[in-house]
Amino acid sequence: MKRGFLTTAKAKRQLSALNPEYAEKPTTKKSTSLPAVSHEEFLDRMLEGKGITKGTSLIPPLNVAEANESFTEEVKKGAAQMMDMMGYTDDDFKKAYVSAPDENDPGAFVNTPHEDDDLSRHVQVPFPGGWTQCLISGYLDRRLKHISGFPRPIKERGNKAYRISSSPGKGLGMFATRKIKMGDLIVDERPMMVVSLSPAGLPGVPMKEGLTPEEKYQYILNHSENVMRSVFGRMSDESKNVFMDLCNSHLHDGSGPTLGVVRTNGYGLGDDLKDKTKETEKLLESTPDDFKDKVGRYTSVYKDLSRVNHSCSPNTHRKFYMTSFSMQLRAARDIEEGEEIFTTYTGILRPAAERAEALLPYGIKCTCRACLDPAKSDPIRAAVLNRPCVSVPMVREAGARPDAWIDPAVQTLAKIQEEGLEGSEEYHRTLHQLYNAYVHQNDEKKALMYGEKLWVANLAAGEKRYDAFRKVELMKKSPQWMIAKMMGGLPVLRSFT
Ligand SMILES: C[S@@+](CC[C@H](N)C(=O)[O-])C[C@H]1O[C@@H](n2cnc3c(N)ncnc32)[C@H](O)[C@@H]1O
Repeated sequence: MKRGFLTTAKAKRQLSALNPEYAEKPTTKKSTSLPAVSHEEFLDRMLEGKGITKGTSLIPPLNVAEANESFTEEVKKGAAQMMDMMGYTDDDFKKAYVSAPDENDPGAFVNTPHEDDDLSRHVQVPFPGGWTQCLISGYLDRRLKHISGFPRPIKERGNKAYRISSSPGKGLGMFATRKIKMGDLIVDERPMMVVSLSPAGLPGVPMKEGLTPEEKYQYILNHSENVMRSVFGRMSDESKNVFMDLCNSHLHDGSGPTLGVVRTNGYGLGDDLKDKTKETEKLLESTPDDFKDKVGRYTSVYKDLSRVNHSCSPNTHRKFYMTSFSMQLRAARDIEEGEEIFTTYTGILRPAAERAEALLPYGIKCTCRACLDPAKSDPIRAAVLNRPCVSVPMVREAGARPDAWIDPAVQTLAKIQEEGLEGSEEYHRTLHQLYNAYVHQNDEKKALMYGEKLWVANLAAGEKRYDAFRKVELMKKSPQWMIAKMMGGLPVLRSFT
């Protein structure tokens, strides 16, 4: 494949629809999950000026670069004395970082390349009532087989919370049949099909010489259709009917009927399922830059989840779990009975014009509030994306509230809620920032208020949850709380991202 071809604007537009999630990567910020540290380690980090929690940077309390060893020793000694006085132990630190059990932990897997690790292996993942038909690499096949009890049971809901019915102007859609609270599971579903996201990752595209870019594009589409067809052919008759009944917004662009359904309905799978083989490395070398993020990745098609329409202010999060081989959809905020349930097909913090471009291949001309009034919405979304970190001031302004330095984070949260961006990562990150900042402020009430929200927001987004978010006795054993207590109001230059 020639490098220039896939980088044309048209090809980019068309191929990015294989999965919009990977067409755009919103700025990735550091994870805010808390590491387990001992108080020794904690103090060492503090003195080195390194972060205590990922995402919480610690600016040296004084100019540590210039601080001499005796200063370091003095602080350590003082801190140890203070900890003794307060009755803090290593055990307290460990307890402060107890997290909710992770039933989705797939366990460690060391990838040793195998001779027979091909890129395209037909695999059926069986589950009660059917199979997922997959075309995956030998590596991923081994990765899945390595998971104990694979596939682990999905979370069944006795009382179904949704129906699929008509959504004016959007075809079918998913609607809440009762009130759904933020964090609640709406559906946990296994895909009908899992296939490679990368056009170059499709097995052996023997490109003919002398074709025009358009002919090459059509050639790849035909080839992809044949590959998808080979996976489709392995489905039960019932699944074939359900699959072919799904929406197809690629009827007139040269995609075949099977590829069209995959391109319209496929949800990209996360980093867990990314191939890490020698073959993928080789493929990366020959793939144009714009498509490198698709190499080794997969897309998945569902009976019900593929009926969820797009919104630029979605009310859900979706996350694929390798252990159960299923995708969970959870409420990102409270959803009322009868309300439509939305996901997003593109980065919701991008400007309206970019979102419109990404939605074109779906035939979507979005008419949401944000798309209709970008002059108002774009600056809010940009401010959320580039939200500030908050720093403890060295000198407090006369008359200022002690927690005035946290206001920028409170304002970001207000913007997120006003614009309906609870489905973005910035929501739980901002809550984490606020939780950390108020813990540092030794403000028990506000820290717990944000901690409780963070607990639920992390549940919704499938992020790790720590007991210290909602248990005051554990929160008070955290390094942030302790350091603020230790410094007793003295200026400690710390910033929270
Ligand atoms: C994955 S399907 C979603 C379910 C689909 N509505 C159906 O009837 O099966 C994606 C297609 O739904 C339609 N769609 C989704 N979100 C939309 C929106 N916000 N506005 C208009 N059409 C939308 C488009 O036709 C798009 O290609």
